Amino acid sequence: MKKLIAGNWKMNASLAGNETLVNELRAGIGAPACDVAICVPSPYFQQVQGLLAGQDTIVMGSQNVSSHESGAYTGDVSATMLKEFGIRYAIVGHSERRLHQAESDTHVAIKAERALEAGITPIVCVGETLREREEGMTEFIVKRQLAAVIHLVGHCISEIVVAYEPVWAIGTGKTATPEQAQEVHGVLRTQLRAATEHADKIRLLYGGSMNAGNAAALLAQPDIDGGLIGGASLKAADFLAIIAAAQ
Ligand SMILES: O=C[C@H](O)COP(=O)(O)O
Repeated sequence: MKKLIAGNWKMNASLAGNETLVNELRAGIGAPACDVAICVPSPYFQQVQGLLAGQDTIVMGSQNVSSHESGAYTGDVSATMLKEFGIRYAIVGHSERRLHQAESDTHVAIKAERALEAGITPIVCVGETLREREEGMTEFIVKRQLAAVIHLVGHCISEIVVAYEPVWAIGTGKTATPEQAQEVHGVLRTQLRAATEHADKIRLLYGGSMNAGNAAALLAQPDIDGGLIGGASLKAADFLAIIAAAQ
């Protein structure tokens, strides 16, 4: 299947920096073999939508979506609002939000459902902490996190993207080995096969210190269908090198 390389800028952006980065990406991207998305902070949706105008090679995603549809939810941004700015993907359940905003598996699943209802593809993040890995809990944790989404969205599960992001590998420079990542991706694929006959079409991304040097080996694994890239998505040359590795 066509791989997906998605950049997650996290809380790193500025009007001037975005313009430079997007223009450099546009100039260097050519005709990639994979799909490409950049998930930007919401205040910059309109700016980045304008910077991406006139091409459809790079699409825009959000880093979150409200679990509510509309109304008195101060600070929330709804899926229908995202849609108005051309958002195609919404990251849900990133470990940084599970940790800092105490998002539960159920909360994450509702967010995935809201995105799907609006025609936005949720990128559902799952992953274990270092302690959970050391305690042999990895499989239990990722399956529990994904099960909540499968349970809520039912047959629409075939429309999601899953990102396996071991928490201990995020922003640390400690990448999971291709074998470690594949092992967990295999577990997730098996779980999805039990839920839908379309499991082999669901893209399973790896995220966690993926960079220009390790991307090719990770992306060569049979169940790694792309990457969710943090730090390396902030420099055009690095992000473009990962995109080039996704053949
Ligand atoms: O969403 C992206 C992941 O958290 C990975 O971040 P990183 O590439 O900086 O480790």
